[in-house]
Order: sequence, then structure tokens, then C-alpha cells
Amino acid sequence: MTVLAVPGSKSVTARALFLAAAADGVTVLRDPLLSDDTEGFAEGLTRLGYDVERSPGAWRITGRPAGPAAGHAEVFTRDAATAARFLPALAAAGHGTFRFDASAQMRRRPVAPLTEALRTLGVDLAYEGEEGHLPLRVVADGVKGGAIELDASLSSQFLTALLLLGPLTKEGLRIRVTGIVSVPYVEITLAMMRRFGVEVAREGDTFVVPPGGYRAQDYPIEPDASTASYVFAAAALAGRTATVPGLGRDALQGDLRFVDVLERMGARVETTADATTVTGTGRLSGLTVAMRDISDTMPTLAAIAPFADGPVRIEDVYNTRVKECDRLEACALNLRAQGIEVATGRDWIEIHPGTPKPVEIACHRDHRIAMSFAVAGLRTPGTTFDDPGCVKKTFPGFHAFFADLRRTWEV
Ligand SMILES: O=C(O)C1=C[C@@H](OP(=O)(O)O)[C@@H](O)[C@H](O)C1
Ligand SMILES: C=C(OP(=O)(O)O)C(=O)O
Repeated sequence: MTVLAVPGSKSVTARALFLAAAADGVTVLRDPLLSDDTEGFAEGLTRLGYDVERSPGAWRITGRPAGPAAGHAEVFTRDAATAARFLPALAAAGHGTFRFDASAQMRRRPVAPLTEALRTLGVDLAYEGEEGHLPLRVVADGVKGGAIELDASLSSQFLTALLLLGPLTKEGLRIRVTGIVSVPYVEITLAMMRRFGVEVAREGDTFVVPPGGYRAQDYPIEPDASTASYVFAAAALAGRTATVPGLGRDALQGDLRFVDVLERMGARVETTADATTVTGTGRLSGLTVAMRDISDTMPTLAAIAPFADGPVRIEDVYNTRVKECDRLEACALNLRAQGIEVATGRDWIEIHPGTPKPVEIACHRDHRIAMSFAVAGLRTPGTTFDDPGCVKKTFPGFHAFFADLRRTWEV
């Protein structure tokens, strides 16, 4: 058995940074994720005038319930959709003029359902380039609150941003959701809001967020479950046993459910109160699986799919087309380059069994494409990557971590 500690959760770190900035008091985040996305988020807070003190293993944030200290700020959110979508909502609750921009990749990704909802709430918001995309300018003067409708079927992050904003408004928010993906991420948001002192009520499709603000916390960040999917997939593929500590029965992140997919394929899974263990059994069966709830792990499954004994069909993952790249297309292109038979549709991919040829993987500047095909590379020696550095978005140490794992397992 190999025990493999993975870095902190990106999603939990991003939410904790928002909540800490908005809370009354000083919050300490224990073991936050150190990566481009979360460092970009923290830098965004600093730009907005929040006091973020970083020391090894702990970040201390002094909350400002009244909103950003800066009257003017330029925030560059890099490739991080969490920062690009959550920070404008935080800024809207304050007073000042705030400009948000991002990398070319993030500029292409949608924000309109969120930004239009903010406009409906009276926020003065202008697109500087393409409508519905960054860069954008927010002239903030507090948010009164009220009732809105939201289509979150391209991204649950629109809903998370508004839920997080709710307690900072004068009257609270009623958000009626007309479409949704990635529901487990909304559950993370609600659970963390509860930890910071806010209970959101549910009335059918409507989330009712009370006004009143957040209370500062001492908050430990759990390990990243999407990152753990690489470890679990590697164990299943290499016929080894891997335990990831810190992700047990009470974990907040839905992506831990990726182990259920591996179990259906033939791996052995054991979940305790504070760890999850996957053992590869030498068998990997084909399957059909809907991954709407856990779509960040779609590339993990797609990359190892050729090693299954039958077709692997992944359904209901349309929104993976609007992530760091069009992930359905990127997976299909790389698998085809490896000589694997693949079919795709609007929201699905089907991968047939085969022996992948070693090729240079086109990462499309997407950390998950790089890490997923690195795992599959355990069984395809000679695989190389056109942009190995793109893993820095969520796991800068991935290559060293993975090289260690290969040495330990001698694969
Ligand atoms: O809220 C979050 O932290 C996230 C939500 C998901 O996005 P979508 O809701 O856009 O699917 C996920 O893919 C992303 O990596 C992180
Ligand atoms: C989609 C992702 O990131 P984000 O949407 O937070 O940029 C991801 O990490 O796979």
C-alpha cells in the first residue's frame, strides 16, 4: 500500500478565500492549495485591498464585511474561473470601480449568466470586449438584494458566486435556478457558508440566502479530490494500492465519487472516516457512465479508457467543452493520435479498447489533459507532452510527485 498525500482543494481554497475576505474578523486557512489558480485568487484579494498574509501552511486573511478597501483596482484572474467568477461578486458588494481581466483562455469562457444576474440586482457592470466575457468593469455601490433567476447549466460557479454574495446584500437573495450542472460544487458552497455562519434555505428550485454576513473561522482545507483522481486511476491501471489521506466519508468534494466509477470498472475501493484507498485488480471493464456531477474527472477516465476490456462511454458532459479547453475534443484528438477508436457527440465521448501508441500529447494548456494522459502513460512508455508546465494551474508539483510514484511502484 502506498500512502499519497495530495495538495489542498482548489475549490475549497477559493471559497475559503472569499468567505474569509467577507467575514467579520481574522480567518486562518490551514494547508491551502498553492497553485496558479489559488495564488491568483489571493493576489486578486490583495489588489482589492484585503490583507492576505501568507506563511507556509497557513494564510491569514483579515475580513472586511463592508467590501474591498481599494476604491479602484485592476484584477487579473489568470486562468482561474473561480477567481474570474467569484471576485466580481465580492467586489459588487463594496464601493468603487473594479476592473477584471484574465488570460486569453479565461476570456473565452462564459460569465454572462452571472454578470447579467448582477445587473438585474442593480450592479453597474460593463463588458470592455466581447459581450458576456471578461474583461469587465464593475462600478460597485453595494447590493440591495432581491429575487433573481439563474441558468447555471454551463457552470455551477455562477450560482456559487451569487450564493456567496447573498449574505453581503442588504436584504438577502432569492435565487431561482432554471438549469444546473456540477451540483456537488454547490453543496460544497452551502456547507462552507454554514461553517462561516450562514444557513441557506431551499424552497424547491429556489435558494434563499439571508443577509447578515459571515463570521471568521480557523479553517482546514481538505485535499483536492479531482487531483486524487489521478492517484486512484494510476492505482487501478497499474494494479497497485494507493491511499489518499484526508479524503474520507465526510469529504466535501463530489469528485471523490470518481472512485465509484473505478469500482464499477473492477477496482477495489475502501473508504474510511478519513481516507480513501483504491486497489487495481488487473481487471478494468468498459462501462457507460454519466459524469455531469463530476466532470473534472472526465479526462481522467477518458485517458485510461483504452485499457478497459470494452467500450467506455461517458455521457452528459457538455460543459467540459467550456473549460480550460474543449475537453471532449482534446481527449478525442489525443486518443485518436494514439491510434484509439473514438466517437464523440454534443455531450458524450465513446472510447474503444486498444493499445495507445506513444505520442506527444497536445495539452491545450489544460492541466487536466496533461495529468490524465500522464497517468495513462504508466502503460504507454514514451508518452511526451507539448506543455507539461500547464499543470501549475492546480498542481505545480505534479511531475515530481508522479515520478516518485513511478519509482515506488517500479512502473
Ligand atoms: O465551483 C468550483 O470550484 C468548480 C466548479 C466546477 O465548474 P462548473 O460548475 O463550471 O462545472 C469545476 O469544474 C471547477 O473545476 C471548480
Ligand atoms: C474547470 C476547471 O477549473 P476552473 O473552472 O475553476 O477554471 C478545472 O480545474 O478542471
